[in-house]
Amino acid sequence: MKSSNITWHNSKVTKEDRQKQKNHKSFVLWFTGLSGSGKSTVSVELEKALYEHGVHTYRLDGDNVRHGLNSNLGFSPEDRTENIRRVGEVAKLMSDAGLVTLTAFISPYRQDRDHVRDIMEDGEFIEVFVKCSLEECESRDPKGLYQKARAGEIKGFTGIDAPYEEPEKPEIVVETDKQTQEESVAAIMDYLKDRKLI
Ligand SMILES: Nc1ncnc2c1ncn2[C@@H]1O[C@H](COP(=O)(O)OS(=O)(=O)O)[C@@H](OP(=O)(O)O)[C@H]1O
Ligand SMILES: Nc1ncnc2c1ncn2[C@@H]1O[C@H](COP(=O)(O)OP(=O)(O)O)[C@@H](O)[C@H]1O
Repeated sequence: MKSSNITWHNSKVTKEDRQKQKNHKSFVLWFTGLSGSGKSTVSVELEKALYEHGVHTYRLDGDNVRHGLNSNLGFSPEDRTENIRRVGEVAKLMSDAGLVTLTAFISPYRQDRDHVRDIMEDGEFIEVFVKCSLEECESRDPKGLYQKARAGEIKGFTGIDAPYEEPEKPEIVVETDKQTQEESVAAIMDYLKDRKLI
């Protein structure tokens, strides 16, 4: 419910102050892709590389956030949209706090991802498409969920009987069925260094 009876309070320490203190910009690396594509694997390794580079990070992962903040949400289209809306708002707060946030959610709907892009400041939303064929994701099946979905034990599983809308203009594409996880991490680090974001 929206209320007009609330007032915005500014802090005396600004986002720019926090960025200056940390010695780098803040932004969100938004990983999107099918289940099993490698969002968690690549974002975990990238966070380690960023940490070792002196960058202040935080990682939000679908499985983890769905245990806490979003434990009341399922996988209907409406719940997925709400999941991504909340994560987008949290990522925005983290950006305001001066952090580099890595998010790893399927985020299957283009409109939901674009909404997050819209609420962030220009250039602060970096979409990372973790591209991997459904066949490869299904053969990896790290959690056995594709098998369950094929057996009809899970309904509305992304890629099987629920949609995944590929990004049209992602800032970065990593192809995990063609490149190693080390190559994916190196490609993202290069992208960030080339643009002087880190
Ligand atoms: N129906 C259905 N469809 C897709 N995925 C399912 C489903 N049910 C459970 N899971 C497990 O939940 C993880 C995806 O959660 P997300 O929060 O990333 O999904 S979404 O962005 O809201 O679509 C996903 O994890 P990842 O494999 O890390 O992507 C699955 O482990
Ligand atoms: N090149 C690669 N890049 C990323 N993951 C890979 C690659 N090759 C194999 N894998 C494996 O694929 C699986 C991806 O699972 P995960 O990272 O949980 O994906 P997601 O978070 O997208 O569901 C892991 O078991 C990982 O070891």
